[in-house]
Amino acid sequence: MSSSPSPPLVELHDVTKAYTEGDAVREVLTGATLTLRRGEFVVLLGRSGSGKSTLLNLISGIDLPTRGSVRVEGRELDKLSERERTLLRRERVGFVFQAFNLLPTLTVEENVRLPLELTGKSGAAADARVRELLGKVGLGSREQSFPDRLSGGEQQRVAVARALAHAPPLLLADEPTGNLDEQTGRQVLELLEGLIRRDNACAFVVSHDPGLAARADRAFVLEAGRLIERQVRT
Ligand SMILES: Nc1ncnc2c1ncn2[C@@H]1O[C@H](COP(=O)(O)OP(=O)(O)OP(=O)(O)O)[C@@H](O)[C@H]1O
Repeated sequence: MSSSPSPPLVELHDVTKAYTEGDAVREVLTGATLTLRRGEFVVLLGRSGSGKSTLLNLISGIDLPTRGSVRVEGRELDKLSERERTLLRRERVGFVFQAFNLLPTLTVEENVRLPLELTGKSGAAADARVRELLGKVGLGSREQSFPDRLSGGEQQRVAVARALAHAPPLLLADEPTGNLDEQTGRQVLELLEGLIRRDNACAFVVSHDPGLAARADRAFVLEAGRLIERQVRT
């Protein structure tokens, strides 16, 4: 018996997102089409206000499109209940934000463990995963520290470990190096890239840095509401 090929990780088809303010309707995204597959490191560029966060919110099901369809692993988000979308996001997506967003009252180790707890994973395998990831991001000796004792780069490395703790196939990062100096930012991105490649996951990374596109498998830019693919390698 032959099994059918698995669907792409993410498929956006002709997606438009409009916001209404008073009488005015403004289209932030127009006809966006995009396919993401496991194993890819994909960068999204665009000026401030071009709709990058809006696109991430649509991919993760935090928001729904005005027109068009968004599918994650073949499931159309519009057809799911809010509860189903929350569960899908929790289990299949990891997030890294510009502002780190670590929980200040939890230790480094507890922060990284959180996505495992939220998806019902505990015991020796969960312990090993947390330890392994903290080792990989170079913070094995800081397990019991609280986030405010860490540098910005260290906090972002914890955030990367946390985002990947439950081994999500999709990692969404919204300007993950925006608060870091250039060298630290590059280290965090290299780490992130190495980890997603090892897990055969996909990273979709929002950035203001056109230099990052050169490292990516594919790059897109948002311009005047249009999502345009850019050539990254000759
Ligand atoms: N809930 C909302 N209601 C109305 N307008 C919105 C809403 N969310 C976003 N916008 C508008 O949509 C446009 C795109 O916003 P978005 O946050 O997606 O841009 P961005 O590219 O992520 O910007 P930045 O790089 O500054 O974070 C902006 O003009 C913003 O004001």
